[in-house]
Amino acid sequence: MTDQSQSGFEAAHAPADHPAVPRAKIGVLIANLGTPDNYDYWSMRRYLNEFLSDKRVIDIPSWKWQPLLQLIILTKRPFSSGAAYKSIWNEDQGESPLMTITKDQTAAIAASMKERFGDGVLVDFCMRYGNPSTESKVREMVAAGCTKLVFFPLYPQYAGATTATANDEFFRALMKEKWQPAARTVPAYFDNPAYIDALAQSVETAYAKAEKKPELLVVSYHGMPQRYLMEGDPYHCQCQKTTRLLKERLGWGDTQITTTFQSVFGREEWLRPYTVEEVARLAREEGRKNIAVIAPAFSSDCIETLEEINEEIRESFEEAGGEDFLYIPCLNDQSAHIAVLSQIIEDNLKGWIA
Ligand SMILES: C=CC1=C(C)c2cc3[nH]c(cc4nc(cc5[nH]c(cc1n2)c(C)c5CCC(=O)O)C(CCC(=O)O)=C4C)c(C)c3C=C
Ligand SMILES: [Fe+2]
Ligand SMILES: [Fe+2]
Repeated sequence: MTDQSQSGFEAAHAPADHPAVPRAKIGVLIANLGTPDNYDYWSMRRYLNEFLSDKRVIDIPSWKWQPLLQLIILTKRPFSSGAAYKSIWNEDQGESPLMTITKDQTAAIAASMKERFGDGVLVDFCMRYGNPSTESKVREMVAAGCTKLVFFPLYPQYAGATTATANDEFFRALMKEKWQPAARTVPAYFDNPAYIDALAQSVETAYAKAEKKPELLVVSYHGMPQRYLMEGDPYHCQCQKTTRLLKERLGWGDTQITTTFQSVFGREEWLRPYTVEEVARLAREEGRKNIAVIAPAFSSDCIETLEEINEEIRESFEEAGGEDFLYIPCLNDQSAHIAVLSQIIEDNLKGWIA
């Protein structure tokens, strides 16, 4: 149970005008990337502006980058990205799939934490860009009495452009708190055997259901500029290791699985091979007719999987002569995934709760 003496507040000894002190709790704040509020031009522009102005994402000096971003990219990209979001939008709930799935994951993790620890642990989510903001959720948790916070960026592989910038925003939010809670951040979990096992199970299930067994599994990760790797970002290595562990868990050889990188943005050289080119090459040069694609860097399906992989990359394969393209969904709120994430949280609560 949580330590109730943490606050030092003793109601029986407090003067009548003492501000109310809520019962001490522990907060678990799950963080995802963020997503636009809608797919119209201004919603898209606001979201992309915040995202692409982040120096952890685009590290070009502002004097060079901002004129290009404001005058060229943000006049065009909100239209093309908005159309892509429209094609996958969850119209029933009026939000993007990333938002719906993050809410579902949070609700499932909250239920699992309640089973393990009762009411002493609050679980919620925030976004790095857009809504709900990290600052607003840290404020809410502190106001609800959280004297200890576990912050969990939902990225299996560490990248400066994802994990580190989420943590930066969390620390900035903590800077604004009068009574700052104790804080922990959860590290990347790409080599957690239960995560690898959940990925492997999703491959096995998809293969068992497929009409024709795929000849090759393409493991497609979100890309980043190659320069970031040369400057010390471990993302590329953690992606390569994820594929190796998955291959070993499946008991496969090198000919059954391959690693690629998607979502190239801008003119710089990104991590290679590019998924969109590689699937076309596989069909055209190797005569592959039948492939599966999985995207382990995404903890939930989003524009990059539902639109880019399952529409653009599928088309690239089919136009090059490929026939069967099986997209294997992200782990989303599957029970094996929720069990992995809940166990990671429990491990990061050690010493704070019994
Ligand atoms: C999974 C890890 C991710 C890394 C690494 C990453 C790096 C990165 N991304 C961009 C530019 C864009 N990414 C966009 C969407 C997007 N990116 C991730 C994850 C990673 N990005 C997710 C989960 C999403 C989807 C959000 C959603 O709402 O579904 C976009 C916006 C979409 C678009 O206009 O195409 C851009 C732009 C860069 C430059 C970068 C590396 C430095
Ligand atoms: Fe991205
Ligand atoms: Fe993309």
